[in-house]
Amino acid sequence: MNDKIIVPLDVPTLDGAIALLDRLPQVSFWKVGLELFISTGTDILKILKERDKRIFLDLKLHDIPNTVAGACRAAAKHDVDFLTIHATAGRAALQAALDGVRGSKTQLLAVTLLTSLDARELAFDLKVPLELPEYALHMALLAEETGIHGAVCSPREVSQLQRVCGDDFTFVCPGVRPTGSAIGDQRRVMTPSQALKAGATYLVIGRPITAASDPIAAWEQICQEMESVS
Ligand SMILES: O=C(O)c1cc(=O)[nH]c(=O)n1[C@@H]1O[C@H](COP(=O)(O)O)[C@@H](O)[C@H]1O
Repeated sequence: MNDKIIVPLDVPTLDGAIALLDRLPQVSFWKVGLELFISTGTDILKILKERDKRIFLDLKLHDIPNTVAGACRAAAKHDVDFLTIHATAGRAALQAALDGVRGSKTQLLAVTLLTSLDARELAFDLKVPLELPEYALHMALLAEETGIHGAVCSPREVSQLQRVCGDDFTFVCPGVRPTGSAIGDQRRVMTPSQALKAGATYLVIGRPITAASDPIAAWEQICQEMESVS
């Protein structure tokens, strides 16, 4: 069983999510994101618990400290393993988020820079004057300094981030595409084995598995490719 792959339940209905769980019993770690959570609420969290699955609740919080703390407290009550907050919420919000999950098993992950963005957008649309890898590193360090447990980053930046943030920091990498699969809206991608070699602790792999004509075969092929790394 490959416990390094987190598969997102990026579907709009509970039935659709359950169909994926039934189809891929090998998957031990699932991500619940905005589409499913906004559409169906917390029911999916109970279902995942009943099936003994690990849960990444990907709400990408980005708000003032007081609001973030309350949201984190509420999420931590569901006993989720990971919860996301944007690093750009700032130091005080990151600290408030930590206060919110204190005493629970929930670990916070700070999103450094969405994997759908590229260097041109960072410079020209977001007007960030730093080079992209330097900006991602800065965001990861801000999170690490405040005591956040890990970061969400592109596999393209993970080796540099890991060198600086150290081994105790968890690195969750979306933007993973097996050779030949459609890149879609992702911009900074690597293959599963490249991402693992670069230092990712976990890989988030969605459409290459969930949108495949045969999701089980797609999962098995990815697992096989990753075995070559260890
Ligand atoms: O926080 C995330 O999980 C996330 C951060 C990021 O920078 N990029 C990113 O793609 N994600 C999530 O990772 C998943 C990637 O899905 P696929 O592109 O289908 O593999 C989606 O559920 C995204 O919401």
